[in-house]
Amino acid sequence: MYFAKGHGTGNDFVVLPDPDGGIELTPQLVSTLCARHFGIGADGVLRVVRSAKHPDAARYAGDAEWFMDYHNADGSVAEMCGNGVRVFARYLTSYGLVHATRFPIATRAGLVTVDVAANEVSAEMTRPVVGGASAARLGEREYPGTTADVGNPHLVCPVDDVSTVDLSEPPILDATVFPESANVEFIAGAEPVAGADLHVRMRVYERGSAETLSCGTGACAVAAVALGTAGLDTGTVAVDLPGGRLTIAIDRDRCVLTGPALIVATGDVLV
Ligand SMILES: N[C@@H](CCC[C@H](N)C(=O)O)C(=O)O
Repeated sequence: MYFAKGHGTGNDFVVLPDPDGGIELTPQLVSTLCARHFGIGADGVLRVVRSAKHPDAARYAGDAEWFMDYHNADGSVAEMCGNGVRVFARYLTSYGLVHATRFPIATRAGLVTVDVAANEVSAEMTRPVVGGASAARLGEREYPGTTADVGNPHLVCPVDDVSTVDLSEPPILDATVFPESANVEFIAGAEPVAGADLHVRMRVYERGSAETLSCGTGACAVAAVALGTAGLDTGTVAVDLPGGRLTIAIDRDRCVLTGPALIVATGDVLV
């Protein structure tokens, strides 16, 4: 089976071109492909399938030719992946499946418009919906936070120093607030940088993938919560993750996520 491997700020994906939806992408196949030592290794799988050929996306077929069928490393399906959709766009343009530089992609969270440039890919999504208070427990410690919906669920927890948070085990969440679990971001303020209203550092424990080097939707959730905490309704936030920097611009209705997105290898996997 042909595959490509790509990443966006170190959030890495196996890309599986399957235009007509012929591959039986079971949770077991996904976790085998994503296994770090026994497979290719990745945080998730991006199946490249025509919207018209996938039941979750057929309603978008008139608007977007391609559907990002995203799966977490443990085989679970998620609504949206911000870094994933940027890598997906890079794959489509690099391999001649799309000739435009700005175009829509169908996702389980709706249509996302991407802008593909030489060094960066931007993904334009709807503005995150910031919710109420909740908390995450790690060992004996409880981390208060704020919920945010970016198509997928997030909890954003401010801390003094992100480097001291132990993410070796999954955070325990309130199942009444997050019946489908959530991605948990830990953030701390950072020194001002040019071109951004706010600058934060972030680490993330992703639902279905454990700690990752970056999470695009997580960075959008963080930007929306951080702007709200600063008393701003709109603005630009630079988010530094272990895998690099993402920049998020939030206006009245939109959230634009920008950062590097690369295809680094192609090959055949024998499964
Ligand atoms: N890494 C992604 C988010 C992937 C989905 C997430 N783990 C979930 O289950 O919601 C991103 O860049 O947004």
